[in-house]
Amino acid sequence: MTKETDIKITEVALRDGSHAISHQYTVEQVTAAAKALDDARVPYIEVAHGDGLGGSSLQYGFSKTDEFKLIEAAVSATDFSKIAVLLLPGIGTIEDLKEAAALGANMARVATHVTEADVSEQHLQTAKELGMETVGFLMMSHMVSAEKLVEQAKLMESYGADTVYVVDSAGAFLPHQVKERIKALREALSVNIGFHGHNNLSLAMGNTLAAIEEGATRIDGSIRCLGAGAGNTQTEVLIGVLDRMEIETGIDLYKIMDVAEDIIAPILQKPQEIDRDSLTLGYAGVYSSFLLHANRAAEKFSVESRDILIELGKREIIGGQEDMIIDVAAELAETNKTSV
Ligand SMILES: C[C@H](O)CC(=O)C(=O)O
Ligand SMILES: [Mn+2]
Repeated sequence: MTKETDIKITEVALRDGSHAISHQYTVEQVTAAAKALDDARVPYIEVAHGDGLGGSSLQYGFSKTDEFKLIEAAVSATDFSKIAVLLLPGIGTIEDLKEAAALGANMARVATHVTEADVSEQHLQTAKELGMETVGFLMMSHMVSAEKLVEQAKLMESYGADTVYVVDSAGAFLPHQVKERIKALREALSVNIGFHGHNNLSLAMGNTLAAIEEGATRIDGSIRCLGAGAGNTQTEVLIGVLDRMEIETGIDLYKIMDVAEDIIAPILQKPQEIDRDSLTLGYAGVYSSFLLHANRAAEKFSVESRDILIELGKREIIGGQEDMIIDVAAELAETNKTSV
């Protein structure tokens, strides 16, 4: 079991949760949330468009507020917490990273598809040069074997990642699969190992505990489950559970409960629950951020979201291929027309 004081939580609702509210965060919301999370002593708070720096676009969805304004607001609102930003090479640029660092962001999380770690080299190195703490974030980790994951994680380690994350973007992992992967990484790497789960199969908490048991020390959570799909491991619940397990996170349980109830709940556009569509994400192994895109395409083409998601899973569509959601919806509509 992990050393008692060694679990460091990154709160991702102000980035991953952006997917769930169609990137509509305001400066006021981010300021209030960051201030309260700081007061609860959350070590890291991630702030950005859901798809990371530079994500505001037709492809991924336009942000209501410029993300640099949100980052600036979060930095101003915090004394204790460090502000993290996510960057997907090809969506965000080195210039975006420099701007975030200049505003006071001090952790860079560089995310790639699980087989494409090699595109993170210059971003991780630049982040290091900028004095930022660095994270390599291997998205859709469920799509590869433990051996492949180790190979890709080692690349990120060699580029200067201080931590490498196993990212269950689809919420598709089962606990024994998480254990196998974290153990393999623990044995092969000397940097910190992290875990980022999604709750589409109601396994985010179980998978997170499995990861901790195998030595993961960096854990992501989203308060009130405000993340893509059914959300992430619910931060305030995780703090309660770890407290019961006598694993110290440094976060004040009652304060984080109050942030969830008083500040985050009013931001939700609808309760974060495992409904038919989010369950399908986990079942079919589909990127959680595709959920609202699929809902919109379903409405536009009068087809079922579940059918779109199942087909995206079969075709192994990954982040960056959001345009395929429309293609699949249009094809399903055509098939439905010809079969009546
Ligand atoms: C860009 C994605 O939303 C990153 C993430 O949180 C995931 O893959 O999960
Ligand atoms: Mn996520």
